[in-house]
Amino acid sequence: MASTLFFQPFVLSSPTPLVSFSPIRAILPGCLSPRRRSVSLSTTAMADKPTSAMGTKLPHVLTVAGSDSGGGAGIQADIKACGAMGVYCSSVITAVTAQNTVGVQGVHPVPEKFIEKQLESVLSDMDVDVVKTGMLPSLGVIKVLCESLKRFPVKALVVDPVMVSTSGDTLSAPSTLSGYRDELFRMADIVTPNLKEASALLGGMQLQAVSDMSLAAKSIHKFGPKNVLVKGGDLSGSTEAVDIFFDGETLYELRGSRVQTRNTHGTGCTLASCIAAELAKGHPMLQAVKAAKAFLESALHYSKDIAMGSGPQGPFDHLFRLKSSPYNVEPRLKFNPDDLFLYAVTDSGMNRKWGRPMTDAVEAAIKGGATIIQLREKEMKTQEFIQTAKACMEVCQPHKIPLLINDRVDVALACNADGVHVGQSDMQAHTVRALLGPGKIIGVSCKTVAQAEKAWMDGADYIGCGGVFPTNTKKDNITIGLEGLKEICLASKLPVVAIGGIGIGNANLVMEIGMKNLKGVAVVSALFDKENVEGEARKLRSVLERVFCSVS
Ligand SMILES: Cc1ncc(COP(=O)(O)OP(=O)(O)O)c(N)n1
Ligand SMILES: Cc1nc(C(=O)O)sc1CCOP(=O)(O)O
Ligand SMILES: [Mg+2]
Repeated sequence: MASTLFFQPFVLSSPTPLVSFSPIRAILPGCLSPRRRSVSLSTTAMADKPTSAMGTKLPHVLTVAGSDSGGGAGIQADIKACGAMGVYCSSVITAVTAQNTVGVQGVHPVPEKFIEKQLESVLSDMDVDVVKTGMLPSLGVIKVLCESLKRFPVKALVVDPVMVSTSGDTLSAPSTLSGYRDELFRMADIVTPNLKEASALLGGMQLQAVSDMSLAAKSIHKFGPKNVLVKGGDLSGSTEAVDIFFDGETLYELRGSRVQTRNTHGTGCTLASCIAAELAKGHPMLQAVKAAKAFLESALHYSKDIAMGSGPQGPFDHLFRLKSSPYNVEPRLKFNPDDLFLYAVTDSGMNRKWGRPMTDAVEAAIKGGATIIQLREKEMKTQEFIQTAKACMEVCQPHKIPLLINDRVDVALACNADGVHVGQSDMQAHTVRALLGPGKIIGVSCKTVAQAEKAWMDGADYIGCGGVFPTNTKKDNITIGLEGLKEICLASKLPVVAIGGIGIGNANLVMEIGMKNLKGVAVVSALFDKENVEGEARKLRSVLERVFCSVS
């Protein structure tokens, strides 16, 4: 139930004179610390460590927001979210609120002069990369913030236009609307309104469908921010969590699974803070938004059964990664694109023909130099598939070779495989991601640029691209040729593995198309329809290494 909150003045007992500060930083260009291109095929990810002459530089987000006594939202959520993303977080407190799982019982605004003083203290001294805003209770606070940002520019500004809490309580004066629209948004790299906030910003526009959200994103973009994310968490009747991202040119529908839980207090603050944290690390905007959504989805999954408080909305656990759970794996840590180099896809029919068990065939492929294994079984019954997959996991693990399961997410879960490969008629990658969590590898088969774009949006780790040449292994497969492969590699933001009719005789032609993100070849018959799997793998690997050394 909405309530009118009492705004109590915050008394400064002994005002100290402001020390005078001078601006010390110029705007830095958005930077991405590139991962070193590794020639080794190790599965361990290397973390870059930026250093300055003074020592190690920590990515740093400053949150300008209100305190939530319940600890689920506001400053408390922001600090926990940034910490979970591995980023330092300082804080300027704009108001102290009394709240819990029932709602907001009181708001105690901090005087504007003291907000200015906090801003000056942090921004003048502490190398802030990104400022993220939450509750800005008055127009005066917005003006103070804009002035401070002009004096102390930062790399990026993330504005979460918090106006009403999820319990329905007002957290900012109506006059802040004009402050957002006319002043703060112009300085923002991204603004992240939910449906109610987007509607308020647009004079009460009705937002009932994804198409309305797209219109709203475009209209809000006209107020001046570089990017807009309209969050559809409150969209009624939707089984998915759909957000609309607009960068001024392209509209993106970002879909995730809707986690059924009451523990959603602080989701908006957390999402904006995670975006800010990813930007502070140097990641590009859309990638930052996607990483933030993936983190939030995992945190909600992990926390869905937590019981705290008697009200309708509980907090969730930002620090789930510190605990033991399928969601606690650092996203992408397990996946190294170099593992796609020699990708062996099994076929038990071929193994039967040559009279060997699957585990022997997998072991031989690995000994010959395969860098990743996919179990592709179209006929096997579920129980036999799980048993085979468990046995193959035991073969792969000592060699640190990832094992993926083709098509069957249930089998992958049952044997705790390293990931899943899905095609265009299989389960969609964003659903697979929701089921497997962020730490597993997901590959998607793509024959078009549009499919490659969707795979990336859906949170896949790589794409399989083919058939490069005609194949007898997959019935009625469409051949895209080397030209088709090149076109998709050029468009794909994900690493690519080529597949279809590839073997010792033509693998060089594939790798020589010279695309940086083409990481290797996937083969079935070139290994498994042969008597000596290990010998064939060794020969194919040496062809690949020869091309790799000549192009890099
Ligand atoms: C690495 C890799 N790329 C493509 C495929 C094909 O997957 P899909 O289109 O789903 O077809 P099936 O393999 O399921 O018949 C793949 N398996 N692996
Ligand atoms: C499983 C599969 N997927 C393909 C695709 O084009 O997506 S081609 C293919 C079969 C690849 O087998 P071989 O190496 O024996 O040609
Ligand atoms: Mg498939």
